[in-house]
Amino acid sequence: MDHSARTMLGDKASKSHLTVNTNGGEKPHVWSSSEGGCQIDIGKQIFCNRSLNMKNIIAVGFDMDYTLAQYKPETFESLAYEGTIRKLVYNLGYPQELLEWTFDWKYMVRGLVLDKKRGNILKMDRHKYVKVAYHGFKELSKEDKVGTYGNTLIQDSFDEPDYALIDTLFSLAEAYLFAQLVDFRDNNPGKVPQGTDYSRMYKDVRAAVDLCHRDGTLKQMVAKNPKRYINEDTSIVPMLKMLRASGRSTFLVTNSLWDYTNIVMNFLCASRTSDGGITCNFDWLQYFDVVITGSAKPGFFHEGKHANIFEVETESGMLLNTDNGTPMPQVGNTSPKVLLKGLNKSCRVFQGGSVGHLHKLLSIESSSQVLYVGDHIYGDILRSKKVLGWRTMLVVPELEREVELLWELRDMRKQLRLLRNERDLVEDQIHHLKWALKFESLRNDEKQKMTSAVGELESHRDQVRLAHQQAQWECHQKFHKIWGQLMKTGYQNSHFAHQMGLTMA
Ligand SMILES: Nc1nc2c(ncn2[C@@H]2O[C@H](COP(=O)(O)O)[C@@H](O)[C@H]2O)c(=O)[nH]1
Ligand SMILES: [Mg+2]
Repeated sequence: MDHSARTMLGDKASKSHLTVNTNGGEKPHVWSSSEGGCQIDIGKQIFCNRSLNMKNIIAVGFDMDYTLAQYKPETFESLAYEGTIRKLVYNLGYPQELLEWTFDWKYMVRGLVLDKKRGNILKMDRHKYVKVAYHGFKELSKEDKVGTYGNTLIQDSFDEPDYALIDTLFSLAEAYLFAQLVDFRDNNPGKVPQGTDYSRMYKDVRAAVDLCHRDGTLKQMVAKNPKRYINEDTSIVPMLKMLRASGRSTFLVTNSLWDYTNIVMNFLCASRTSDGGITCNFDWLQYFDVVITGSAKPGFFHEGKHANIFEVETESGMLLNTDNGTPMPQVGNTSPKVLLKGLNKSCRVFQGGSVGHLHKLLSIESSSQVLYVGDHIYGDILRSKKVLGWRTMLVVPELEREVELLWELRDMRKQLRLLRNERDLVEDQIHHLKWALKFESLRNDEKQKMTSAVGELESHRDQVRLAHQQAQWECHQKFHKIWGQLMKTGYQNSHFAHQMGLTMA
């Protein structure tokens, strides 16, 4: 997991170990590098805000896309961007000049919110206070921002249908395209199809992106050359082997269908030939007990959901009916082979179904025995954790760089803390003096002295406040020139960090 789960699971999962002391208590976890010692880059170290006793976990499951398979945004998201533009032009009547547009894959980040009606892109803090707002690519003035999003009696929920949350890495291209179209419409009102307002443009972009995922635009290209679009990660197989060697079951639950899943997993798990080529086979299945494709998460996590589960015939991709996961003979075909074929395999592959089927297939008695690793707060984590009670792990690949930067900027951040403390101290002094002036019986000369001290302190406070704001913004810009730090918005946790926190509480 060169770019993702490694952040959560450790660089060389296979080399990790948990030391247990003689009286049964656990010593701190020690994760060592392959060279021995503890020379692990800061971005790859493990930080924990909630501990999990792995003793109770008997099955560990993974999502595939953007969890085990880390796509390269510069190629994969560009592919989505270009495919979407072609659909806008050729299917939905947008002007040909869109075909000349280019994509800055670093511009958009997760956690942003699109205001579909107004054509704005927002970054909010944990209290849903809008801290950064752009109209297309133009920053809103403070007055416009406060006028639109502040000072409302009833707080906006910033939810669908008027807003869209950019909560998966799959959405970066569509957010960028939305901003481009907003700018384009503002500057060329006559050029977009008649009656196309910002909301309509969002809807068109969404529909076009959706189609790219469904009609093979993206998947055919990835299948032709997975290396161009997916990061190779040689630590996945050792990690899966380690989990299986510990006696745990492993499973995959992905919304991708079997044909694509097989290509991606084969790329990630297959052994390389000496020229770097990949032998295409089904060997990767040996690392899993159950694979569920086309799972339709988050619906999959509804325990009571009645969903047909089909067994996938791996060679042909054919779907076979099952009786809740148990192989069924085809009518007219009494060959016992068909019946037993599925049962004899070490890994069984399915399409559809629901969590109840999975529990049965893995003989799970309590949902707290399952740990699931995914990248999508809503699709993978929220329901599986909150409703079902699975233990969950969220993969946030962006944290690798964020943690590195936090370390590199430690002096700057210390300076920030000092400035903030100074500001708080001065504000405190002002408050005390004002209190004394209002409620204490003072001589005139004392009053005068205090009043002028208040004036001096207030001007000092304003200077410190300005210096603090300036330093804070400079610090944020080191993370991202427009949106700042992923996990923070100003001094507060960002909306995204808050959502992440909810999935861990
Ligand atoms: N039809 C759509 N499919 C989408 C969209 N965004 C992503 N995807 C597909 O979902 C799965 C994710 O798989 P998982 O392993 O993370 O469960 C993958 O096949 C994507 O192509 C979309 O907007 N529309
Ligand atoms: Mg995923």
